[in-house]
Amino acid sequence: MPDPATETADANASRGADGKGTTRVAYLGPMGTYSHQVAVGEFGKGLVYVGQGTIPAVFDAVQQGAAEFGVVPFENSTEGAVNPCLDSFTKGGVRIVGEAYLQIHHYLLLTHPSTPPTRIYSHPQALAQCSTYLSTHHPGAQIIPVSSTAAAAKMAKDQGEGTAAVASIMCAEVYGLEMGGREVEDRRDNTTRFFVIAPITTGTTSHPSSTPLSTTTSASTNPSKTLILFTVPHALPGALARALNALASRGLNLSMITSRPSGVRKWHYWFFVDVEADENDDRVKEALREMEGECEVVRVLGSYKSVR
Ligand SMILES: O=C(O)C(=O)C[C@]1(C(=O)O)C=C[C@@H](O)C=C1
Repeated sequence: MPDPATETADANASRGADGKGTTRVAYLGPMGTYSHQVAVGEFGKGLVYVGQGTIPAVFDAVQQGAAEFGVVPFENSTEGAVNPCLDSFTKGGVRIVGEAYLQIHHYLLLTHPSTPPTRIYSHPQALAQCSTYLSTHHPGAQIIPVSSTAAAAKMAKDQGEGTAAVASIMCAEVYGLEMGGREVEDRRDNTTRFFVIAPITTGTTSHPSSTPLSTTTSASTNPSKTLILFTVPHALPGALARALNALASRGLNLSMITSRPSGVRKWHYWFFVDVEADENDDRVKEALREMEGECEVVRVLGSYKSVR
């Protein structure tokens, strides 16, 4: 049976009778997604977990006050950026207050163990993380991307014989599916990095995590990281180098850089950089002031304790 800590509610879950309300955590649903498991690992029991249909809907729930926190997948060690998450961050309205890592082991879950699947459902990131396994073991099956791994498990269960899902082991139990393949990810070290988000307006700087899922050390003693989002005028030679040099010249180390098309015009990008320092560090403040002179837009998405 599912753990009660994983109990879900819809996005309109009402506030508690004490006037303050029960803390609500939005995640990509339904029950049993990796996002759900990270949310429960981060926040524990006694909260209301509100499953959303898409990653942008998790951002909307947090921004519009339907949840106090959200948990979103940002990047995967095998497949890279989770683009709907990056795109949602560019729209603003939320702040990063924590990070978490989950080693992802996928399972091929079947409705009828003796019937080879002709249709295999999963989230596009999960399908990509298992692409070698799928093309080797099920070359003739139709591979169908859906909104989440748990939605795939539910679909397979509903559709019956000939269907399968790539999903977590938890989904086998929650949706009553049989094991067709264990740890079918292409890389054993397959890991997804998640962010905990909160509305900008709360001024929240940390989340009430008791035991971070991904580490045995206390997050509160770990160094901070800051995720910065910016665009540069690409027509000017060296604009990106100058923006990054504002950080490098102050001895600030970058642990990640990635980009997304901005949608403003062709070949114009948002850049995301993780800086190994807190936004209240004087060097970060000075670097941001210098970047404002070099960048079209520069925004801090949040500072959070590094748990890697
Ligand atoms: O569908 C899920 O279970 C999710 O939580 C989404 C998601 C993703 O978007 O990356 C999260 C972790 C895994 O990398 C695969 C899928």
